[in-house]
Amino acid sequence: MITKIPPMPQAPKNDACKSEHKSLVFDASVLRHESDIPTQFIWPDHEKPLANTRALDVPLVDLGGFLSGDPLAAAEASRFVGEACEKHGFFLVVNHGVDSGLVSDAHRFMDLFFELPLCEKQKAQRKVGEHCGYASSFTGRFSSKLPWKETLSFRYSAEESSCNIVDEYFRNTMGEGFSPLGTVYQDYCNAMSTLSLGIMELLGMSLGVGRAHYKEFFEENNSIMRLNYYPPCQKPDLTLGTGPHCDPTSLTILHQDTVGGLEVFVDNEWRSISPNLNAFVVNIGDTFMALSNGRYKSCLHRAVVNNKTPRKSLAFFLCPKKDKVVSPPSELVDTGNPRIYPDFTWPTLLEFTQKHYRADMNTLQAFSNWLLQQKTSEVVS
Ligand SMILES: C=C1C[C@]23C[C@@]1(O)CC[C@H]2[C@]1(C)CCC[C@@](C)(C(=O)O)[C@H]1[C@@H]3C(=O)O
Ligand SMILES: O=C(O)CCC(=O)C(=O)O
Ligand SMILES: [Fe+2]
Repeated sequence: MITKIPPMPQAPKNDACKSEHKSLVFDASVLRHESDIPTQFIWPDHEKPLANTRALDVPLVDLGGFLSGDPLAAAEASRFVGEACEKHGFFLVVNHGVDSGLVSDAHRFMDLFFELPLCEKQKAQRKVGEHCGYASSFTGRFSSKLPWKETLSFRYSAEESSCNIVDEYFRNTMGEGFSPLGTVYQDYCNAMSTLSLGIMELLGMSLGVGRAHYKEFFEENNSIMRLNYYPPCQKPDLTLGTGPHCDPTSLTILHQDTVGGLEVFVDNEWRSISPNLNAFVVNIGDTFMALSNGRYKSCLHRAVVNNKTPRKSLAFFLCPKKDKVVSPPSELVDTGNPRIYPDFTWPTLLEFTQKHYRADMNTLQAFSNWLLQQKTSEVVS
């Protein structure tokens, strides 16, 4: 945790917009022009981005046939998805059934939000220990390797009783004027939830546990939607937009704009994923890795920044309803394949990443060790 941060560039004077803690703020409107990068944003040499990262040629999974009910197309898509998840844990989908107008509205409204003055965005300020709200980098949360990004995260629920949760979030935190954003992001999350249930069917088929198993598990998901906004950085070779990590969540559906910046670690090398507006990038997260008893890999990835253009991405993090026990189906456990991770519920892992451990590439192992340690100390005392 940060105890004291050296002064950073200050926000421009604006009478309508007085900040209480000027010296601690990541104000993108100022920092995007700064060549003297505050040390907290400089990553160690072994993690710095590399020049000339090679693009990975990723085949696209066409979901059209599967979504229209063709069993042969479903079998083919599930085989393809299974191979990718055993190898590195990510793939791209096209013909996914999500309206392109909705995706472009979701990007357009991100510009509206992130181009607001800092004090306006801070109406949704994320508090330490919480996972939702607006964060301008993580200056109050971490003391080094700070990400060069702003984020707005909010909860989504597929339960009928919470069918307006996103809409209400925008109106309640930002005011009635933000209701068009609430409507678009509510619709976007509904579309992501539907798409992720389809992908859960393919994952269940590919693992031989049946089409319904994971779909039913996530039917009432309580997920997280995150808008990532990466301002330009004058020294992009020293910084990272998002550091190397595996998502602690179950499945991530990401849409990146045309700028580029997403990288995945495949065959011991960082490879860039070229933007494709028609595709969603899907990756397995730690919680699904546990649900598959380690068969499917939680994908290691990061995001780099550039010195010219702001970059945006929309990330939907599928998470189980809070009381669901994360445990692999019996078909995936036998003497040759013993349990790798203990049972847990998603809120415990979420709390671990918000209060005890900064999510990275080892989160699931660190969490497992921590859980087992907690259990041992319960028995001893
Ligand atoms: C549960 C979560 C923690 C993070 C957001 C998320 O909803 C899913 C991914 C996690 C994260 C993106 C992994 C990289 C590090 C992190 C701190 C970040 O850079 O944003 C992570 C998120 C977090 O806020 O802890
Ligand atoms: O912006 C990106 O491309 C990746 C973001 C990411 O990995 C995340 O938000 O977890
Ligand atoms: Fe991620």
